[in-house]
Amino acid sequence: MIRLSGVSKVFPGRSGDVVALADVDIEVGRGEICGVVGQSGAGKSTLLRCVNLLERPSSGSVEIDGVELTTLDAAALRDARRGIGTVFQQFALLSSRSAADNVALPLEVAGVPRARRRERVRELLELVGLEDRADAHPAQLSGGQQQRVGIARALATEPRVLLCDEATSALDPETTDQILDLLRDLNRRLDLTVLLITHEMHVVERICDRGVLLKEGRVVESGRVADLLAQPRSVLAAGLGPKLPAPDPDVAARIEGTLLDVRFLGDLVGEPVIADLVRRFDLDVSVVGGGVDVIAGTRIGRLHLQLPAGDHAGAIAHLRRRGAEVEVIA
Ligand SMILES: Nc1ncnc2c1ncn2[C@@H]1O[C@H](COP(=O)(O)OP(=O)(O)OP(=O)(O)O)[C@@H](O)[C@H]1O
Repeated sequence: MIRLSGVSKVFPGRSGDVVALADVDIEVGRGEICGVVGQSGAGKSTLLRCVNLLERPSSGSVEIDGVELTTLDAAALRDARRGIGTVFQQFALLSSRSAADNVALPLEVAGVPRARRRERVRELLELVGLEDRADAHPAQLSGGQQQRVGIARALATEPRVLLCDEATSALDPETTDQILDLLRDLNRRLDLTVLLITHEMHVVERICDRGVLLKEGRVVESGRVADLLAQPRSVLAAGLGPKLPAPDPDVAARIEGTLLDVRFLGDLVGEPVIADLVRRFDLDVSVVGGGVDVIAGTRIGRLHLQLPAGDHAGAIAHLRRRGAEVEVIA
């Protein structure tokens, strides 16, 4: 479990103080994956560094599995940090060491005897699907394989908590999904509590139980992803779900009627909402784009609908009454 309460971080600067974090409260339950999203400069990296106290908060408390880190002495903090693994964006592997020796590094630091180390490294490489590349050096591994080594190394000291710093930003989309699925799998198998920072909503969509939106150092939205999806005005939820290409400008210019962006959630996805609209309002409705995703167990449907010229306030109100979110885009 990770609990940040009232965490603030102020960096003194030449032209005044920089408030990187302001009164941040975040709670991630045991075995949950929480994604913190925010634009560049929002305070994500500072937040992650405050969780393992690489950065000491200016105020507030940081609790990991019931232990308040800010009050620990240096030796106790070293011990506590062994219970927190970190996965980095650029993998941070030692190029002179093999995959196995990179994974062994935290065990060497912790004074684990050689024979036990060897056994543990073999288990860890197997856990991330790299048992056959133990002797390869980082330069001989793909980005995805290097990140697997990074994850195995982060898990070497059997942490209960895993921090991921933009762990997939350096990877292509397919490899990103493989690494995200691995993180999800490890989270379930090892009952790991995961806090990750990212600027990609896709990461939240694919693996997160919770989402936090950080803006200028403040939490502006947070909650279970399933709950956020049900909130019509959630900024986080608006970025989740099927991505539709913007309608072709030539097509949009020819349309004399109205173009709608319609989102449906849950059971509504399977209902004949559009057929009902057509019958009730005697409309010629064309579907110009559409898709369905499942996020945090919730089905999300999205359609771009073209309606003929005319006043469609009644039809739009009807869709909204049925629970759809409707935006007029042209
Ligand atoms: N060591 C530091 N000294 C002074 N200011 C800092 C320091 N570290 C971060 N900041 C400032 O704190 C704010 C938050 O930075 P941070 O790196 O946490 O944001 P971020 O969301 O991780 O951004 P990015 O996605 O670009 O990495 C920024 O205004 C940044 O300039």
